[in-house]
Amino acid sequence: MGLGELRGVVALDGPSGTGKSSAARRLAASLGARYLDTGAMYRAVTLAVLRAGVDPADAERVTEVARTLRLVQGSDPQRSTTTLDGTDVGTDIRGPEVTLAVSPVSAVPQVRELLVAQQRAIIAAALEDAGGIVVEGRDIGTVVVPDAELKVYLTADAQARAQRRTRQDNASGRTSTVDATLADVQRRDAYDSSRAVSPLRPAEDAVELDTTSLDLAGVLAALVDLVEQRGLRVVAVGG
Ligand SMILES: Nc1ncnc2c1ncn2[C@@H]1O[C@H](COP(=O)(O)OP(=O)(O)OP(=O)(O)O)[C@@H](O)[C@H]1O
Ligand SMILES: Nc1ccn([C@H]2C[C@H](O)[C@@H](COP(=O)(O)O)O2)c(=O)n1
Repeated sequence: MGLGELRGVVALDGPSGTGKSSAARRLAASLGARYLDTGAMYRAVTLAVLRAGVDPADAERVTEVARTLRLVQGSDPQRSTTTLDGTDVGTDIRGPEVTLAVSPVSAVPQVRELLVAQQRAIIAAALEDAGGIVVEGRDIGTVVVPDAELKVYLTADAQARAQRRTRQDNASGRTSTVDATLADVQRRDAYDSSRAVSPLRPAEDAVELDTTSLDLAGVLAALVDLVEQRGLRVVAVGG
């Protein structure tokens, strides 16, 4: 028997490297739902800013870039795509230059306003088409979908997160050390948690899930349990 289908919105928030993307994509795929990676959208704006030669700290010019670009974020969990003006940028947005500059860009209120509106439109279309969507980011439960049917805030020790991210970087040909990655993870956590607009924090009604000692299968099982407890899983007759 399959796992059935998701009805409604699951919001997954948390710091970098806690496993949001991996868990969200798997949960969506296993429940026939859509998947939205909102971090990819902030990364895409950052890439456009860097390509335009704009200083990521110059909020006015960053906003101009964000207003003029054509960003399309897909919602297929099997193949999450990000395009800028029709060109796939899925690999470029994961590079170290973007990772370094994404925090100041994502702290610009006008950028957040534009992207949150686009995210809500994608979510509404997904609910219409598929009935359910798993959305991951930093402010999904607090700002983007405050009435999400299930909100989960993922956490994990900074050291474990840095080890995971270093393994991932090295496997994809980017040489990095755990110490350097730990410093980057901590820098981004501090920036994302302390910004004035939509800081990273758990929603009051979020369930916290510590993934430090769980493997990905364990995280997925815990999420499926929560979906089930909330009655968000619909099993087709005879399925
Ligand atoms: N529970 C886990 N056990 C082991 N490895 C994990 C676990 N969760 C995630 N990973 C690995 O850690 C790396 C980072 O995971 P992922 O990209 O899903 O995190 P994230 O929270 O989305 O990070 P970011 O916010 O920076 O995009 C990936 O290589 C992933 O395979
Ligand atoms: N909803 C979101 C999603 C992401 N961001 C910012 C903060 C992150 O440092 C950056 C990149 O996200 P990642 O790909 O690492 O998940 O984007 C945000 O502010 N709000």
